[in-house]
Amino acid sequence: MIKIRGLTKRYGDFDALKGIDLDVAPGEFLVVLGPSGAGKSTLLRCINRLCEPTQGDIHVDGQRVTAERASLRRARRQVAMIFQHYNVVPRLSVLKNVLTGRLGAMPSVASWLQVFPRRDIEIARECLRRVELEEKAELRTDTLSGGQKQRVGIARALAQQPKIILADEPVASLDPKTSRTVLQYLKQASRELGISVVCNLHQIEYAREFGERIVGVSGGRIVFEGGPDQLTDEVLHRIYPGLDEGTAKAASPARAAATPPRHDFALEEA
Ligand SMILES: Nc1ncnc2c1ncn2[C@@H]1O[C@H](COP(=O)(O)OP(=O)(O)OP(=O)(O)O)[C@@H](O)[C@H]1O
Repeated sequence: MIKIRGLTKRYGDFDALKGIDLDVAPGEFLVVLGPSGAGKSTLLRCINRLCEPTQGDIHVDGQRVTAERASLRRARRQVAMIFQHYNVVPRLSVLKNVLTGRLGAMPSVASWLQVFPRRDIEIARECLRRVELEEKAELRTDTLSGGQKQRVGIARALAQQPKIILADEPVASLDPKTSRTVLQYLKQASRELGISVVCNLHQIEYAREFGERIVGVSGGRIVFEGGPDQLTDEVLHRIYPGLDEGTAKAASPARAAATPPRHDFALEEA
């Protein structure tokens, strides 16, 4: 579904991404794990060209994504995004926020006038049902909690009927219980609808719990690729250079449940 080859992103003389090769399968839930500044957001933003790669090729659903208008339009229809700070419009209703996910599929006149065809409203309501917020459809979005706003963010992404969802630290602003609920909604939708998800996370525990495959990024390179059960102490040290022994042990599978975290990027506070 996504094929990335030799992706490099340079800011001035700083290489944020250094030759990334990565494949994402249809329907796969891939977690990208790594410390702050590793290049996770840059990687996601290069996939839908919010950020222009310096070098390398990205294919989405078999088509090369380029800066050319038609290519960008096609890619952006297929790729939806979920943001850390939700990016909802506070004064709009929940339903209207979800309907903005339909704008790319609508004729321009209808989208300028914000006149939504009945079919689009049905799609938006169905997406709200998936995140169990249908009864909040008519409320202003600023009356919702953080977790509910992120569920609106998920519904809006689903309303786009994408093949891929890129989620950039979607639970970084939420408490642990809400984070798990939000990730469960996202994973369930991915599974039921066959949508590939690339989800940037800071928390090792969530990566292990939700990732079907995990990619560890450090210093702009992929330093690990494997299943959640392969996330050993040695691998954690590779992803988080300088990680202290106690935290690595706390995050290792056998001890994760029993040992409290010491870094916010390592484990949630229970
Ligand atoms: N527009 C920019 N101009 C210059 N440097 C940038 C720009 N955007 C990102 N960077 C740098 O590129 C590197 C990677 O940033 P990126 O945001 O991708 O990291 P990240 O892994 O997502 O970090 P975090 O988890 O803190 O969001 C960082 O060193 C960052 O300072």
